[in-house]
Amino acid sequence: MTARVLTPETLRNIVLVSNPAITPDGGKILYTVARINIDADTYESSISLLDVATGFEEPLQQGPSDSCPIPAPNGRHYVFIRRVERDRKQRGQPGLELRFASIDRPGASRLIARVHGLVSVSWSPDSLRLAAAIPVGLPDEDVKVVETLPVWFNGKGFIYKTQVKPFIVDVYSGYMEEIKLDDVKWMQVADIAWSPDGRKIAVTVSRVMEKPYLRDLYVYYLDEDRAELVAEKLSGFGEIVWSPDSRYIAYLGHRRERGFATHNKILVFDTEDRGSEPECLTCSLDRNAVNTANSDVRFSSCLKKLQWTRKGILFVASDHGRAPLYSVEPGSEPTIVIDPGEGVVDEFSATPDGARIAYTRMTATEPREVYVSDGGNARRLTRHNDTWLSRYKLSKPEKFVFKASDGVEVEGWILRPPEGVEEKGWVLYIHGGPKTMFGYGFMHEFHVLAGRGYTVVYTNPRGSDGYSEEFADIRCRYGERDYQDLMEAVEYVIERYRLPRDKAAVMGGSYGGFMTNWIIGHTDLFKAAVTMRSISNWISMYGTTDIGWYFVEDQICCTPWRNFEHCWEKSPLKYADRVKTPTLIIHSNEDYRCWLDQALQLYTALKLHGVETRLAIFPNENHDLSRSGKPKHRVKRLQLILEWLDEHLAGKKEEEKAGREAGNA
Ligand SMILES: CSCC[C@H](NC=O)C(=O)N[C@@H](CO)C(=O)O
Repeated sequence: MTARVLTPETLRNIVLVSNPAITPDGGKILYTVARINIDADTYESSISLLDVATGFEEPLQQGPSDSCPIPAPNGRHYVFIRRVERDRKQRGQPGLELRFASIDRPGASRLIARVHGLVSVSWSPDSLRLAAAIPVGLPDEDVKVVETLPVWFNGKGFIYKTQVKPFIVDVYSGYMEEIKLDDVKWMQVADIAWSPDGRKIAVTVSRVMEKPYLRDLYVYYLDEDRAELVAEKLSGFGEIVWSPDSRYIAYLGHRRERGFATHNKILVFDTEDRGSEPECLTCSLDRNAVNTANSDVRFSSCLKKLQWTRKGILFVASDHGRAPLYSVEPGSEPTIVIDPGEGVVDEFSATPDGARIAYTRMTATEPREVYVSDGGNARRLTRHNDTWLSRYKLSKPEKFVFKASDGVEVEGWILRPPEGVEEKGWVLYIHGGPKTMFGYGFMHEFHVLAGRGYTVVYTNPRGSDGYSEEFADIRCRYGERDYQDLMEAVEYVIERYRLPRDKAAVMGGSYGGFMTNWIIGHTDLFKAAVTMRSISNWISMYGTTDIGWYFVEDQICCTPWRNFEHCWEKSPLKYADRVKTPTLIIHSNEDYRCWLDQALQLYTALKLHGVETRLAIFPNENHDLSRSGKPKHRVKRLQLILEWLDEHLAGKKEEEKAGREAGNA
């Protein structure tokens, strides 16, 4: 009997739990429950209310597109987002509704604003108003007449007329007023936070169109209707939280000490001592103070990545494939407050006194569930995925560590096919970023590959997150130490796990797609490759994508006018005439992070050089196809990958050919 294993279609079983928002008294948790409906080709999401003491749960909003509950400080009300379908005639009308509701009245809600998007919201301490960062401005309906940068943005489309502005929204009347920041003509607000004393609103904002990675920190004083600049030219995530005494602001980001390879840190600014240097609370940790574990089973969340409770500032950091929750206070060192074991704390929220924390945790074999922790005592509260998981065979990855040729330790994992599944070969899977990590995030795709008989090997080569800043820094040197680490990992696993040298494939997405393209131009070891949302040419990447012009300059250290030769040296396309590996190219036609031209150039080059190649273009999808694409497209993508591996590693094509020939004879 064949084992019940994960397949492309088992995406439908996964319950996507997100946004665990705890009420200020710690008694209840509001969270989003989403399901993947493959037949209707949609994600259906609703909001649930969990009683922490009893574990009882009741629906608050039935959906089908409700998410992101954010409780008010009074503990009675909350706001949430409802996505509304718009038909062709309604094009241009806002697709999101910001709604206001009472926790004790399931179902009832009041519309307070129709918006095209919502970047951040923060309650006023009296629970009467919200500070909100809202995108405004739409592209032209027909001909696009553009004068700004970027033209488009992945997942958002044409944004050349869109700015993200700060507003105050009255939750009872829906009255909205823009907060005026001095001298800011063009702005993209990254985050907004209302101070606990109610008198100030902090805003982080990009205001240089050509350098949108520069963020300035403003404080707006409500009584005086005046904004003051606190800090300039910061980078990174840009999230902000106030100290409980409303004097300090903790900023999540950095000052580009290592360009975009720099870890996000917690920098604390004193709003009463302007010009003073911020205190860095996580520099000694030398870890990125955000969770960058890869997973393909997440659903959108509106929770902040930082929270300043009376016990300290809470944040998650990436560490060796895990993501523990830490706490830190000015003048002290970070300590772990929730150790997820072989797992990741994905999102969290805490009571203002810091006594109780709600969070989601996932592991490599369990999608997210909601947990609660009271001073070190952690309990799991939901079991949405238990029943279906118990009916399938999932193998557990084994971790390995090897010493690279320069003596540095590199980590990886190997996921074998579940017991009873015939082994057909193996795959080296490379993550994107490069500053993200593999580890203990749930990857449905990996279990699907293993379920089909392919062992999955995944590692964190140089450039990855979860280690020191130096480890993550491969600027100007793409395709060098990172490539060596990967190829040394390959030799290591072939020897240690006796993996067949002649049955290996390589695959990856984004930076992982770049590296896949690079690898097939530098070795013929692999029998097949699958390159997804990939980068093949840094020169065209520079000017066609949402972040291209500054990402390429920072990471590859060239522009089309400076070090042009280096841009080409580092482009996999340069080596396309050497490729022999049969390659499947998967790309989305609205991938504005790595535009479709990257796939087309590679495809044309491989075709013209006689390489067996297949190009799959997914319509109306973006860079996040494998993580949040339309369910039917996600299934199709996985099927295409399995077919390609079956043809090239498991000899399916030869078998079919032989069968046809036998039939003809
Ligand atoms: C100019 S795109 C560079 C690659 C891209 N980096 C940032 O967006 C990337 O690798 N993205 C990763 C991580 O989000 C991916 O998996 O898509």
